[in-house]
Amino acid sequence: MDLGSVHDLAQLPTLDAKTLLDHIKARYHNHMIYTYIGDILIALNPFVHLNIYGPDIGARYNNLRFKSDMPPHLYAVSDSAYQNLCRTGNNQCCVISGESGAGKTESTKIVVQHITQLCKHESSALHAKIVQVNPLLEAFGNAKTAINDNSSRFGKYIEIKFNTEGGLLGGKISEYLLEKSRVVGRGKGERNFHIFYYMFAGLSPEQLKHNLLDKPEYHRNVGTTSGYHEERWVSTSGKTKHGSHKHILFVLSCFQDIQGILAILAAILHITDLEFEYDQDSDGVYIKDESIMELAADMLGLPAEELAESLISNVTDVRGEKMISLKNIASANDGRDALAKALYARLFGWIVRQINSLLKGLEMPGNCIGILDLAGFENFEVNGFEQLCINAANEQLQFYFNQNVFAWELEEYKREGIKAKDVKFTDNRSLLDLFLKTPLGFFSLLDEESRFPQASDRTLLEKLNKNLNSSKEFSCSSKSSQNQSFTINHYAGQVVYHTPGFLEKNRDHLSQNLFEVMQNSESQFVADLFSSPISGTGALENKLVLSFDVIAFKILPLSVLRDQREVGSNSKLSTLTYYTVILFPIQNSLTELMAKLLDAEPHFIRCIKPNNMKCADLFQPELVSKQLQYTGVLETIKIRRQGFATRIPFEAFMERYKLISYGLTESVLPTAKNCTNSLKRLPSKDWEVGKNKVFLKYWHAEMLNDLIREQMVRIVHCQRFARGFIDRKRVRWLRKMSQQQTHDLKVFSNQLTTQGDLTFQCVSDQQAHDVQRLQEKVGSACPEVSLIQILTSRFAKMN
Ligand SMILES: Nc1ncnc2c1ncn2[C@@H]1O[C@H](COP(=O)(O)OP(=O)(O)OP(=O)(O)O)[C@@H](O)[C@H]1O
Repeated sequence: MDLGSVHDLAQLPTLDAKTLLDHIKARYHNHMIYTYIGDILIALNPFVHLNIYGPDIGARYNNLRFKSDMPPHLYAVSDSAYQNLCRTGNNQCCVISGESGAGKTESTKIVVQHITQLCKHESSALHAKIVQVNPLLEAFGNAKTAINDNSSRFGKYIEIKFNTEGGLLGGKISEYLLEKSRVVGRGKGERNFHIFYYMFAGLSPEQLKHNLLDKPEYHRNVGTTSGYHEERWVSTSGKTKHGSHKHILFVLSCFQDIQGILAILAAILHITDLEFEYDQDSDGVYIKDESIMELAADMLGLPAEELAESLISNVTDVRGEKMISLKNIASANDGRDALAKALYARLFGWIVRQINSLLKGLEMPGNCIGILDLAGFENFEVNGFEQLCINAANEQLQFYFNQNVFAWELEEYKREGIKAKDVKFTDNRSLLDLFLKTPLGFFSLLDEESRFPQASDRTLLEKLNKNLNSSKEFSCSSKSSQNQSFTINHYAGQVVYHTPGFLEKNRDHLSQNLFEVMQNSESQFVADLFSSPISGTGALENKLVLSFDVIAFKILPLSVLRDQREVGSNSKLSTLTYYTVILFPIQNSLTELMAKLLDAEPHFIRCIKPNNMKCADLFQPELVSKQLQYTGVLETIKIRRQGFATRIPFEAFMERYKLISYGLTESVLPTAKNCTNSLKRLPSKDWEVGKNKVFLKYWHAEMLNDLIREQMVRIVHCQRFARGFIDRKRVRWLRKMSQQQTHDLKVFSNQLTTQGDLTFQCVSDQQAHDVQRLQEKVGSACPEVSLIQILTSRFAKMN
């Protein structure tokens, strides 16, 4: 077998890590970046545009009979999801995973585009909108990191809704875990969110002036100190992508409030430029450059003194009385950063909300195809709270994959009495426990420590070390006070996290007085943003005027209760998120996301990065091998060969496939015996029938669908034959009738000749009477009365 010629690695005759790698490498160098492992698609990032996309190629994958009819592709996965949705009426989800830079976001775009093509029965503005909103989301949610120039700094779940005929109804985007801390600082060589640079590159000098902005280098968070030189991004992003900046700004202007958006973005830059100095007189702090603060206040529609007050002092409510205390430099910096982060997060939430109202479409019952694109696993030189959140989310996703592909499958075999070899896989449940267990999991401990005003990152590390050091996945590298770090052995590798900043980022709350100042802004846009509650997952909800206390302390527990109820009502969900006390957006987000995924049939796409240099045609075997190993590719091949990817209850099987062995109207009981009768028609016999379900290999679904198609063709053929038979019978009768008529006419004509001679000879009453009788006689034999009438009238004329 030629290296790389096999499209489905589950069909390889020899199975070991080296053979696997050799095949993937050979395929990659032949520009075959997609490969199947049974029903799972492996996608290698080509880092170059390949000529394998576009509507024409997409059309060749539409309504595929067998996946093997075409080379592996993302299009085949989206087609399979769409076909499944139309056939079964069940929700579908495409789960796209892989480490940062592996190609998840690009794959997501390709899948979304193809799905909108698949259902494009008539041209609809909605199709275009679903595809077009993506650059806007990327402008606000993506940024350059050390690994990826266009890294998603948030997770998104795109739901595309269809009616029962497969027609497009609408779309919805859910956002998770936006890395809002990026607006106040980031690692070496990294950038702020793209939108800030687009603003400088796309706005005219007058527009910049209107927003009180000058040159990017004057701003701490986009200028030279943010890790790159201005010239570089103006020359690369500014010139090559200038068109796209204009496009983004144009799309934004469709929201009618572009000035409101620009004002908030400008205000964030001004706020993060603020610096505080110690004030000996008051033992508090003062703002170093008041003019910057005035610019920010102006942009936000606030009185400058009020903003200044709330930035340098705290107001607390003690038994109904307001107590004012002065901040120190650290707490003033924290408050400033919290304000900038809150502004950006709420603006991002608002953009997503606007996009959703744009995509809402028709409010009709229907089913969804969801596409999940979370920020991928990260391991930088310095890893902080953001990497921990992203990696914990990826840990949850890996667990979901393991549960789907291995654990639930093996459990079910046992329950149903199916003989299948036990496949060993690397279970990351203990890591999920480490993060999410209560009360002694990582996030619970972090939550607890965040509540103590005197706690510090050092006390947090002590707490973590004391409670988690029994776990083999956790270790505290050093007890020295210099080294504030700990290590976690993730499924995808060991990551060292540095604790400085953990507590503050986790607390992440805006002080009451800053919050109230924002709510009372003269800018309706700003006031509205701060009057909308934040959901348990951290997303901006629809506007509802509530006080700070209600938002912070009442809404969250309610959403917690809802989540707990959902957890209780879904046994699968409870095995994935069996941690009941949920307080933080990350846990809420994961719970909500898992609930969505569990409500759908999954299609897995595993993205793999071939090299760390972002180069085309460069395959680094160790890097790929590591990814194949930690994603469990070898084990997946084994279980796909030995196991049964599709498990259908008897009722559903009979409902779907009854036609194969029974008639359309025949009532058939959903028993093991009746299901077996239908399955016997399959060309391959490696299926199993359990106590309540049939167990099929992934290729059986295609075979069954093929049998159904054949049966349908037969039915149509029979119908055509029956219709032909009836039509032929009718034609024969008509022909016979016509022959009879011709004969009668002939007789009539002969008689007419005789009668005509008679008529000419003697025209008497008696003879006329004879003609009349003749007419009557012929008329009853021949329906062609009109002919008789003509003859009669001619006859009469002759008389
Ligand atoms: N199918 C593809 N064709 C061409 N280039 C691609 C493809 N997939 C990915 N790339 C290139 O790789 C880069 C990184 O891909 P992408 O942003 O999709 O990674 P990601 O897995 O979403 O990363 P992150 O988790 O950081 O968001 C893209 O900007 C693009 O240059």
